[in-house]
Amino acid sequence: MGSCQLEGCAGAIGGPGGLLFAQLLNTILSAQCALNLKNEYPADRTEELLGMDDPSYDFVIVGGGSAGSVLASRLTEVQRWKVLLIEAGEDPSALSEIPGLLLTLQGTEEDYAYEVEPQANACQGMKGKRCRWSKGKALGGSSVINAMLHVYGNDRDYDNWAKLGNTGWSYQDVFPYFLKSLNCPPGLTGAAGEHCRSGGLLDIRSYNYTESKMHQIVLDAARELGIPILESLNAGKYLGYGKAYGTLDKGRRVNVAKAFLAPARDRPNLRVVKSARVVGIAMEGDRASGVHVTLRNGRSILVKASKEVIMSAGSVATPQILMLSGIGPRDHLREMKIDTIADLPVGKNLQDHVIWLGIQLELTNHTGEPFTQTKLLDDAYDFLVHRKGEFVSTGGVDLLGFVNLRDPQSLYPDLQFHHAYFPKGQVFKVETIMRAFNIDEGITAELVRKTSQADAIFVCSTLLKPKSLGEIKLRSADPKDPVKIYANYFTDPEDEEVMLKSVDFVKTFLETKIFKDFSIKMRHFDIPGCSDTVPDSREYWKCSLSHVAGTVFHAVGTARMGPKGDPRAVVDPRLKVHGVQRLRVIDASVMPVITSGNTHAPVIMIAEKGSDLIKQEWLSKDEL
Ligand SMILES: Cc1cc2nc3c(=O)[nH]c(=O)nc-3n(C[C@H](O)[C@H](O)[C@H](O)COP(=O)(O)OP(=O)(O)OC[C@H]3O[C@@H](n4cnc5c(N)ncnc54)[C@H](O)[C@@H]3O)c2cc1C
Repeated sequence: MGSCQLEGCAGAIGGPGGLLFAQLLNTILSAQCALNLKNEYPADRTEELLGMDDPSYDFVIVGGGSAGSVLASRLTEVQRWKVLLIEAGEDPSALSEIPGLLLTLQGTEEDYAYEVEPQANACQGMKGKRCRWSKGKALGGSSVINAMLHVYGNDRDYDNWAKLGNTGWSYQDVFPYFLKSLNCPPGLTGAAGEHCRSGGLLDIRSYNYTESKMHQIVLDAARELGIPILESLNAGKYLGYGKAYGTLDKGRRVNVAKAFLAPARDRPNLRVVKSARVVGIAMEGDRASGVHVTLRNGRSILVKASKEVIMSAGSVATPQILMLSGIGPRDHLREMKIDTIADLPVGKNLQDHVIWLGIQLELTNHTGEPFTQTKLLDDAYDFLVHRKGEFVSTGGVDLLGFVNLRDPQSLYPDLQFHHAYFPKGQVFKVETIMRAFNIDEGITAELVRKTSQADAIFVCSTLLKPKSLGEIKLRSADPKDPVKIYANYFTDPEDEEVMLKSVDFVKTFLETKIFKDFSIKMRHFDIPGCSDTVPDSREYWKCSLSHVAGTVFHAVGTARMGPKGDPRAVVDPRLKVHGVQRLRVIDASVMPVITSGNTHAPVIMIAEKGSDLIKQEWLSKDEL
């Protein structure tokens, strides 16, 4: 393009025509610049912090992710409370604004890209035979890189939390906190009934998916099979197929920092430091009195918290910081040469949803326009200038199915299906998803080859209630050392069996009229490590599962909530660390049992409720 402006370019156009084309280029460039929202987020206060002799705040929040952003916003509603939010990342990038490019964010500086410890029966088709766990490193945390799906889970999930002794966490108790954040458009509040509302800080919208007829074909097939089609996946019926809503608006991602911190940016009682890493909690006896922080210039400081330290660094970093500070399993801390302050099962109870990319369908009839490079550029233009088209969507992930294959009588799901559509020739998209899941070169090459032959739908089965538990351990007492993540996928054989059932379930779709009309069939692809198995045999599917199943990025539970006396619990139902004063954990780590759906909405709910718990306690103390 630039070369057209060079002297001597034969095609250079002058006069009004030239002006028009120059204007077009300018429009595209300014549309791209407008994606950058840096000035909308709270400013970085590192310098101010460095200038203070003895920095002290009422509350210090560690981690400005999905939970931390909500907390900082809600706690600074109390004008007399001074709050410091410490975030290891920077403001979200312009790239993160584009829903359709979400999978290109993995492995960038906005992703911690943790490598999970090797495991013999899982992640065998990943580079280095290791699953990679993405986690957002930015103001807004994982909400900056996630797929934006907004799913509550079901009433039984929370009623079960309450049954485990977590008073105040039944569905009835938590439901108002799901609603509190939401700003749904009028049509959606209608469809979802009382399960969505307008007026909150977090925009929830339809994904406005335009790429293919995939949604319609799959939904029609489900209908033919007698599977309920749900208007809303958050509305009281939890088995069926439907389209989810997402945290996006006007064609752009709504990350939690944009939703909750941007409106609070000018509050005089909110201070945010970025590119700052908390390396430990300062303890005075059994009381948390502040945090040790390494700032962007490498300088280490102590920041005091007169009321509370709140850990919101997510399900991997929160247990790491707790253990580095002497709060964790005594044996493990001894091994790491760390003195134990509170002997608690930190890092245990790790739960994740495992997703399987092995079940794929092939469409011999094209369902959309054939894919060309020009279409990709048209899509980019449509997005930049009109904020519409394929880049506004996420390739179909909003099409969800919730089923129970173990117990057909149950009202609750044990599997969730995510879908992704790949038009013939759309190599970029296949390569991107393979990179995002860390799939190795051999499998990627095979799927690229397949993509050049026909359209495809990935029907990605996701295990909702894993029985296998993982664990997070320290690698060393050095905060810079990444933790060891033992995902332990499929260590309970029942998890594998449930996943395998999804093959036969997906095959029932092949018998529907709509699938036959589109000549849809199962697509076999060769997995180098499974070459000694017969296609479509149980051995092949088991092998596929051990190669191309991995995280859907929902790790939770590493600082489990439970009542006093529960040997598995790290925090109590008010989210306070057992046996430690003035320290709470408020993030995905506290879930006692993983929810039956994507975990983002539940984390926001936990932070909304957590803020109220803090307000209830400290506002009454303040009044004394
Ligand atoms: C790629 C991806 C896709 C996903 N897709 C979906 C989806 O579509 N729908 C859904 O419901 N869920 C999804 N999830 C899960 C969901 O986003 C998470 O469950 C949720 O965001 C977790 O929130 P959190 O507050 O616990 O942690 P995070 O949002 O991860 O926040 C933790 C924050 O702490 C900061 N931090 C960490 N260590 C330190 C330190 N030492 N000092 C200071 N700050 C620190 C981090 O930089 C980060 O900002 C996805 C997650 C990922 C990664």
